[in-house]
Amino acid sequence: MTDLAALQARAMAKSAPEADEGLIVCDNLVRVYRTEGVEVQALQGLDLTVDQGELLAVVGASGSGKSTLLGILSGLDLPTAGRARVARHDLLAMKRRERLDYRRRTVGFVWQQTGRNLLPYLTALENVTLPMGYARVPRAGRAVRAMELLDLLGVADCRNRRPGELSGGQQQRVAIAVAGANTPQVLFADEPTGELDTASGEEVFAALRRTNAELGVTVLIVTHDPAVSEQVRRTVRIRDGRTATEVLRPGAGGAGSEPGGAEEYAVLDRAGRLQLPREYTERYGLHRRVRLTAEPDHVGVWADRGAGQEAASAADGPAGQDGQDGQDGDEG
Ligand SMILES: Nc1ncnc2c1ncn2[C@@H]1O[C@H](COP(=O)(O)OP(=O)(O)OP(=O)(O)O)[C@@H](O)[C@H]1O
Repeated sequence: MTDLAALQARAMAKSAPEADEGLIVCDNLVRVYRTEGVEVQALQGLDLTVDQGELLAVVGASGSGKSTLLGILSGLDLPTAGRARVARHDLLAMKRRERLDYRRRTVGFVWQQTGRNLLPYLTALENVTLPMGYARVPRAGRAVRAMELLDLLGVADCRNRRPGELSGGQQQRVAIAVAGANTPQVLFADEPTGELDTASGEEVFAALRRTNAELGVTVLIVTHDPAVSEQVRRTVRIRDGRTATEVLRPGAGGAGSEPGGAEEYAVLDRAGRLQLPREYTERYGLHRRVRLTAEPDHVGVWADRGAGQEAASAADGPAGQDGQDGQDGDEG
């Protein structure tokens, strides 16, 4: 094999999907908006992997890129660069027809504004059966499936009412039924409890949980609501258009379960890059480069000696002693 062929083969092997790749994979995702000559980098190399069957929350300050990510994953928007795959669909390469099909069958969405989810002149039942028509579900089975969904989500009694005759929480639960009508693989929810009081928010979150647990739908919720983000097993925090940290709560998950033992993790991308939280880099004076030490069971991350001494004298803290400002990574 020539050198060039060997390089190409290596590049192909690198870009080929791995066997154990998740249901959602974002690799170095970039989205730049250009308006009137001004560029905004909404996503700046975001990495995210979500496994089939997960229920996770995505959090982050306003403007961090959450809605941009959701727009891309739901097939409404196109990234500028990077890689995004959902259920084997390459979101950058999809043609118009595949994109339409993807949006009708593979994914479902629930938006914050209740009015955006439901058609006001249709009843709850009609709203749920409507998308089944787009996906050519046989007419005979539509109403039965819709009733099953409304029943599962606790709004069967609302079937003959129009959205204007429902509370905000009931509207959102009907919206989840609409999103689940064509048995999608993933359901995206953007601030689904944002406009609701605490009790209604809890009911809507319980409905999303049920959709995940009983229908096996992978659920990704963008939220500012701690009642949601602190009750799921995995919360991904986005900062400045990148995945910053993840919090895992092994104890959380089932209805009524106690979330316990929350642990914060840094995200390691597919190229092995690690982004340290800003509070660590500031606390230990980590700038420009760090020294790594391979320990038997972890990797040590140390400030560069020269830079460390400057930081140590500036910080005058215990971590700066002997220029050995350090922090231990938790990679094994
Ligand atoms: N259509 C657009 N044109 C130009 N800039 C945009 C557009 N949409 C979003 N942005 C910018 O991209 C950045 C990320 O916005 P995005 O809406 O994704 O953030 P967010 O985390 O969802 O915020 P919020 O929590 O307030 O909804 C922001 O700086 C925003 O101003």
